[in-house]
Amino acid sequence: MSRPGLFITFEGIDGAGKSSHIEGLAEAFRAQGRTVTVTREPGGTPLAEKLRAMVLNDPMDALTESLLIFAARRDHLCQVIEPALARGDVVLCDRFTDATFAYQGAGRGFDLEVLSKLELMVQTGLAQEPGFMRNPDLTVWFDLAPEIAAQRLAGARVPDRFEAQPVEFFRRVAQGYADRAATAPQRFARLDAALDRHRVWQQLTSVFVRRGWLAIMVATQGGGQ
Ligand SMILES: Nc1ncnc2c1ncn2[C@@H]1O[C@H](COP(=O)(O)OP(=O)(O)O)[C@@H](O)[C@H]1O
Ligand SMILES: Cc1cn([C@H]2C[C@H](O)[C@@H](COP(=O)(O)OP(=O)(O)O)O2)c(=O)[nH]c1=O
Repeated sequence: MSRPGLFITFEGIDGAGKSSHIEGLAEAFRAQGRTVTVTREPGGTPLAEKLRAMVLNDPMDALTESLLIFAARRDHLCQVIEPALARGDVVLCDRFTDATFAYQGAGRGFDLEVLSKLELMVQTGLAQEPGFMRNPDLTVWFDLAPEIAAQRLAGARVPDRFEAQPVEFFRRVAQGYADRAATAPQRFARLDAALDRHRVWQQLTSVFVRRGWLAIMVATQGGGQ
């Protein structure tokens, strides 16, 4: 019996804890017989990974940055996301367009109307039905105060161009996510990412159980701090 694909994205400010849970969720889906594609943005294809390296390392103006991110997204949609969804995979994608609205839009102050136009252009013309716009079926939003995220990241890894931004930048990004969630409340599931890893995992799995996408509460993940 073939099942429809599921497109799930993970969002939040840097250090909110997304990466700590995506692979665990992939395992939970695999344990229930689903084929899972785990991917990320910017990136997910050889071309998009080259664009990612530029975006994360080279200073550039906000329009250039947005164009590169959306170019990477188009390649990723065409090469990876759409084929995986057509096969019936569960696609778990670490960040997608909400990040562009939060980082380039709210964080850098770039024009949201231009971003909306790029979003429409890049996310249509992919599937069979004319006018269909690809959007996530669900976006898990790891909501965390920027001060806590900064503490978690301090010393944890070498910061990229965004992670090196001051806490004030992340306050704007966090507000950008909140604004975006308010425009599509049925698509967003907000997690309280300030809780310990085990409780975040419990919140995460219960979102999927409630939707009938995972059959049972899956055993604990992560554990320590
Ligand atoms: N619930 C949590 N409580 C405390 N620390 C956490 C928690 N989740 C993740 N961390 C730690 O915080 C840092 C950032 O987590 P990570 O999953 O890489 O975040 P993101 O992918 O959202 O940037 C890592 O050092 C990780 O071990
Ligand atoms: C997808 C996307 C990411 N970004 C930024 C957010 C992150 O700082 C960075 C990379 O995201 P991420 O892969 O989450 O970084 P890491 O794995 O190191 O936590 O790119 C944007 O600015 N706009 C976007 O549209």
